[in-house]
Amino acid sequence: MKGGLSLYRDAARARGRTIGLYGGSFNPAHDGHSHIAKAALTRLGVDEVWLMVSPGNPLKDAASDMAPFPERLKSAGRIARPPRMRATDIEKRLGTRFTADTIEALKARMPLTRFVWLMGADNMASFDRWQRWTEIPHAVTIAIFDRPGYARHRHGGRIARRFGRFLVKPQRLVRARPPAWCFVTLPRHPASASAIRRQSGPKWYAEAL
Ligand SMILES: Nc1ncnc2c1ncn2[C@@H]1O[C@H](COP(=O)(O)OP(=O)(O)OP(=O)(O)O)[C@@H](O)[C@H]1O
Ligand SMILES: O=C(O)c1ccc[n+]([C@@H]2O[C@H](COP(=O)([O-])O)[C@@H](O)[C@H]2O)c1
Repeated sequence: MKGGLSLYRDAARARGRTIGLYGGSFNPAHDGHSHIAKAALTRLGVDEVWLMVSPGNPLKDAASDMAPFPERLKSAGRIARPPRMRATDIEKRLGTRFTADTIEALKARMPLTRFVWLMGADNMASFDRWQRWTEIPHAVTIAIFDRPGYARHRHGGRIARRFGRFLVKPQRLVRARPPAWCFVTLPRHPASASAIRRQSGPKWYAEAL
């Protein structure tokens, strides 16, 4: 089984807890990610946030400016604030790339853990292009965080239309059962990885601390 031993340790650690699963490319990680991870801890009340570095976003071109996985994992590690916020390569160890598969695999291996999927409002806009997207809200609760340029998606997008009746207040999400989702309104953070790459170039990691 892929990543057996470490997964066993992760499962023991997460047992009985609510984990905010914050999937991302982290190419690189930035203050906008910290802002969302902290809000998940304080506004939603999850026990931990896992900055889950994607082996490769299925919607982002593998041949483009995606930095190597170890550099992105290191970058996420630099913004993580343990013990309640940590960077993880668990998706790579599971051998999954599509979120629906990852969540299925995590739930199977960690049946005593609750997972809340965390994402920015930009991903709300493209969520209906994710593989098996309609199954994801039935598998985990979802928190969507406001992001500059995407506030209008609070009331739009296919996820909002299809799952509108399952919208709850952020403070109710961790106790809700799927399907349930919330939109977290918070001061919007302007950081974006593409802006950093535009400034530092695709080899941003060459200058990292
Ligand atoms: N400033 C931000 N405010 C809210 N959500 C954010 C912000 N930055 C990133 N996110 C969210 O964090 C997750 C991971 O994002 P990602 O690592 O792709 O960073 P990004 O800045 O969106 O990257 P890129 O600009 O390359 O698309 C996604 O769900 C994204 O919506
Ligand atoms: O499952 C999919 O089809 C899918 C499509 C696009 C993005 N995702 C996931 O969404 C998360 C955020 O991706 P990104 O690149 O916007 O940081 C990351 O965990 C990706 O694996 C998942």
